[in-house]
Amino acid sequence: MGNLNKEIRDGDHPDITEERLKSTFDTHKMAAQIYNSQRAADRRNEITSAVLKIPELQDIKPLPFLSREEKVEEAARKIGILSEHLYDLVNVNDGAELYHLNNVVIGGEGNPLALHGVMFIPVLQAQATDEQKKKWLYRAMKREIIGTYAQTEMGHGSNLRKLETTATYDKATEEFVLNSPTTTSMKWWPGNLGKSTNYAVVVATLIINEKDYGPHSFMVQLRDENTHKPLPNIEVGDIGPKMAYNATDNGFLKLNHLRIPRTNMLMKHVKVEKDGTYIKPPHAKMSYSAMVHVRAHMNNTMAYFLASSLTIAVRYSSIRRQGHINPKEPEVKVLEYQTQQHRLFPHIARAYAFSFAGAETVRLYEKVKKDMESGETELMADLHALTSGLKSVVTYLTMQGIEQARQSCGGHGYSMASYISEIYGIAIGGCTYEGENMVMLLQLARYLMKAAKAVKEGKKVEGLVGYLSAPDNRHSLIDRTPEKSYDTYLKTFEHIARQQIFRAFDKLEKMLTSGLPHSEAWNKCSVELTRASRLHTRLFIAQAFARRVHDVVDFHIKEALDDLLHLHLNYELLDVASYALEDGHLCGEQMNFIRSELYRSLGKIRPNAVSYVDAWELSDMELRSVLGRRDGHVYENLYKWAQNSSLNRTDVLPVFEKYLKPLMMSARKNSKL
Ligand SMILES: CCCCC/C=C\C/C=C\C/C=C\C=C\C(=O)SCCNC(=O)CCNC(=O)[C@H](O)C(C)(C)COP(=O)(O)OP(=O)(O)OC[C@H]1O[C@@H](n2cnc3c(N)ncnc32)[C@H](O)[C@@H]1OP(=O)(O)O
Ligand SMILES: Cc1cc2nc3c(=O)[nH]c(=O)nc-3n(C[C@H](O)[C@H](O)[C@H](O)COP(=O)(O)OP(=O)(O)OC[C@H]3O[C@@H](n4cnc5c(N)ncnc54)[C@H](O)[C@@H]3O)c2cc1C
Repeated sequence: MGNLNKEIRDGDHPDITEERLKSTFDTHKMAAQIYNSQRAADRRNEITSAVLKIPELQDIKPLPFLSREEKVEEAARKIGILSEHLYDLVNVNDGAELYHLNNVVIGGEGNPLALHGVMFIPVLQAQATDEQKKKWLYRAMKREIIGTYAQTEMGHGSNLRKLETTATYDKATEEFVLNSPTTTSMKWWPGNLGKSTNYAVVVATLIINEKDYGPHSFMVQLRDENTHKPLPNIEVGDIGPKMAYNATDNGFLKLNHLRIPRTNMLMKHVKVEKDGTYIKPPHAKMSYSAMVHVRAHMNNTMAYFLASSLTIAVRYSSIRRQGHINPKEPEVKVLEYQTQQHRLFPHIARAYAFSFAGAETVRLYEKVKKDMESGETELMADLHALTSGLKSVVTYLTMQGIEQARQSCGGHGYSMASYISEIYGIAIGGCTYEGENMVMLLQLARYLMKAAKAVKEGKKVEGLVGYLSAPDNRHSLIDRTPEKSYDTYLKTFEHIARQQIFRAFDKLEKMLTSGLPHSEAWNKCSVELTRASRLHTRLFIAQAFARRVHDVVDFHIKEALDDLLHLHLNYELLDVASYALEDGHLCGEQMNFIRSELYRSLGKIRPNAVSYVDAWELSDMELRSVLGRRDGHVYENLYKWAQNSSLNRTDVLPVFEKYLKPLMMSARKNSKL
């Protein structure tokens, strides 16, 4: 049968092997839960093994030692080699396999095809007519052309209706004239726009006969397909270094009265006829599909970033010994400290929770995508609400978790050798891209307020907001019933979300009744509204976690997930408990119970801690972390890693002769005077 933890190897650090031997579950079976099937988990490992056999696909040196230009070049070099091996390595129609291949070979810092795969192809799939697909999509899929999604401008990202780039229809020539009239109208941020791409779907405000029809998508060729030089009337370049994600050339784009054929507007759902007649889409926001696509998948990417940093931190904490719990015994692994466990374990539970919530979201997304193909749009609002809330909550909590992982590694966590700071920099971009978090929470709040209104009017609401119509207990039953089901916790989360949604609703209604215009009242209630959105979303995450545990058949996996869920529910509830204490739904005695359950959970998780992170099956190649090495041999490799520093090429740097020596000489001379 072998070891339950599949990462055990001879020669590993004994402290980490000791952890793995304690595993109560098969880590590869757990991977099947995380990646949604045993087959998907197997494929990940097969892909990793195949990549390890191709020497040209290995990092030329640790990425933190590369300059920005070298990072861009290195990612492009690997993309080139990958194209030769692509069909042998992965099923190119499987997004999860492609994503994994990218993570192993290139990592999260980006590559020239990042936006091509994440947004350019999806936007063409969703919004191009069959004829347009023949012209661009199939070439894009074969990588004959490389594209991006150019929407955000220097002056506007959140408020799409105020995009300044115009696409004015010229009936006489049957062309659109694309123009960036001001500095602020320049496209600013689109990934890979700077240097890599030769095409872009540009989002611009459509003008026909001087009437503004709002944002629409247009295919624009940016560069010559052979020379890669920008075409006439186009200024394009890189926006400069960022906090992280620096292998990607996020770019700017200025369009100077550029003429494109009418047929370059993506017209699957919306049309502009030759004579300028505008034909509306079945749903006004269908053109936002590429954003929804990314938002729907972001839970899983965030879960992955969070799990990566926790894998690093937990493995390191199992070999790092410092201080004593019992002064008579040797120094302990820092993982023994309750503070360290409290710092890390709840985030492990969140990574699992985000992955499970992510799987449900992707399922809904796939359904809505299919519906949209036939013009059916009924579930679009539900999906928009769900993805808006999740994108905001999950990115924010991921940011918190990664930072805790970094701090839990002490000084070495701050070194790029941990790689956590890079993961952090990449992940927190998610709080901003695909809709700034507050803006998206307020989108969900619109949906919640509509549901609250319906309930107040005596109507029954269903689906994601069904709990607003369901009966509520005045007092939480946590610790009040002999039965230990998670339902009592979930009902308490429901109560908290419901109370906050109605609190925000009542406040808004009061202001509206007092005569305040809707937009002003909305702004004055917006902090309460975002709180409602967060609580609703955190309820969904907890429910998704419970649903998954409920469905698991394997006894040991179920038991291990059950322990994580128990920790999750107690930790999350403590985090939001003030809402339930305010109205007496929870009392002090119940808070004590929840706290003691949380501490008990930490102890229960402790023996499996390394196995919970190992179950993500993140190879050394993809983690790129000295602290997170699978074998636990951190210290000697930290020393080796530092040898890569270019500052170590010579014993004495030129700055010594140039600046330090004169400084010290002059100081010595002065002290002799
Ligand atoms: C596949 C793997 C992915 C992994 C990713 C991993 C790594 C990625 C790495 C790097 C990043 C990559 C890419 C990043 C790309 C970008 O950032 S692209 C730019 C993204 N920009 C935004 O997200 C802008 C945010 N703003 C908006 O979306 C809109 O402006 C906003 C929705 C805020 C408002 O739109 P507007 O047209 O002004 O709406 P109204 O106020 O008129 O009406 C709102 C009503 O419309 C409904 N609605 C809005 N959007 C949708 C939608 N998508 N679907 C359905 N319905 C929608 C909304 O609910 C309102 O309805 P009610 O009136 O309340 O009924
Ligand atoms: C790493 C990265 C990659 C990106 N990639 C792309 C890409 O490929 N293509 C692309 O087109 N764009 C891309 N973007 C741009 C990104 O989508 C936008 O930056 C994002 O949508 C936020 O818009 P903004 O910059 O206008 O923020 P702003 O809206 O200016 O936000 C500033 C502040 O104003 C607040 N605010 C704004 N509006 C409201 C409101 N109505 N109510 C309350 N508060 C409000 C926000 O909450 C925030 O606190 C990328 C950005 C990053 C960081």
